[in-house]
Amino acid sequence: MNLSALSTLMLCSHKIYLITFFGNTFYEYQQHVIAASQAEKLMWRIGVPKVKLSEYEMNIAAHLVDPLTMQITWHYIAGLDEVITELRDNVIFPVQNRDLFKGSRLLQPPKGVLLYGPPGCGKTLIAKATAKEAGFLGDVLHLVHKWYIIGYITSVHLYVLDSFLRSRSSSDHEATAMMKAQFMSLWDGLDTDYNCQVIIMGATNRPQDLDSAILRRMPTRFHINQPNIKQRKDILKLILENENVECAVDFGEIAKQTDGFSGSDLREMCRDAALLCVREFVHQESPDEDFIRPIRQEDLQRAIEKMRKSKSAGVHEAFMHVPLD
Ligand SMILES: Nc1ncnc2c1ncn2[C@@H]1O[C@H](COP(=O)(O)OP(=O)(O)OP(=O)(O)O)[C@@H](O)[C@H]1O
Repeated sequence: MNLSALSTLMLCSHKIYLITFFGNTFYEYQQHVIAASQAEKLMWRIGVPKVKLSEYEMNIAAHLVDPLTMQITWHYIAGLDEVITELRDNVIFPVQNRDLFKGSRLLQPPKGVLLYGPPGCGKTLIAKATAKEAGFLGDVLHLVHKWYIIGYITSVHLYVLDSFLRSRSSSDHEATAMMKAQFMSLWDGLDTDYNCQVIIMGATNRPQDLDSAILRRMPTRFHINQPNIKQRKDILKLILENENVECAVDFGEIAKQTDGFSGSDLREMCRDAALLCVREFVHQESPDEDFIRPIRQEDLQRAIEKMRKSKSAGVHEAFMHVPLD
């Protein structure tokens, strides 16, 4: 067995032990081997085999997501129909029908799209579904802000974005300031032709921290806010769509009681309610039930209480929902 196979195997079965035992150097070596193999597979899939990538390009390529393997579609998203329609009309349609807009500079797809709003409300889902529908290759770089550089990529220079896209200040390191300037000029010069269409899609909880020059380059913006009562009802229905739920469950009532919950809170709350049924099944005194019972209204209500307690204990961050503009 060669070292790369060995290291992958150990990573699956004893990840934490391995890191402790061999220390950083071996761990870094492992990451390198995994990144190289992922990058190689992806380059094959997108039809650019046998390209020699630098170490840096390899790390980037290892994070690229092939749209064919992406699972997320619009069906995974509830309550955001208006945003989805706008995205389809303004971003995806022009990309997929470039012939229609050949003569017009005005009607080209935007080079930058910004999704902003509190955490757990669907920004990542939207970015992934956009990439999937448009057939884009997506790259996800994360930290405070997430950046999805999506494009039919043949060759693109990618920069690790994040902190250097925050507002510029006199305390910026000279190298950071230069990178910002270079990044923006590359962005302005991004060529869009039939083989290479690049759109930079950003997702952030803190739009107020972004450099104004970056904001200007992302004129197409979508505020993804906390869901309102109707949106919560739609999200609940979607989350519980394929679960065993009692017919008497009143989704409208649950939506009413979950004011302030994000989509991610709702998902966690529903999971908790489902787990209550499992626990009851596992711990039944005389094991005469053969099936896990359906989720009832009371289960959801207990899960809501639990989620409220964890939220008020500060487990969930409070975020500003300040519209940009
Ligand atoms: N509108 C929605 N419809 C369906 N599920 C949702 C929705 N919003 C959030 N969720 C659920 O919450 C999870 C987290 O959503 P997502 O990662 O898109 O949030 P986000 O806005 O990108 O958050 P963050 O800013 O923290 O990265 C999703 O995987 C999904 O389960």
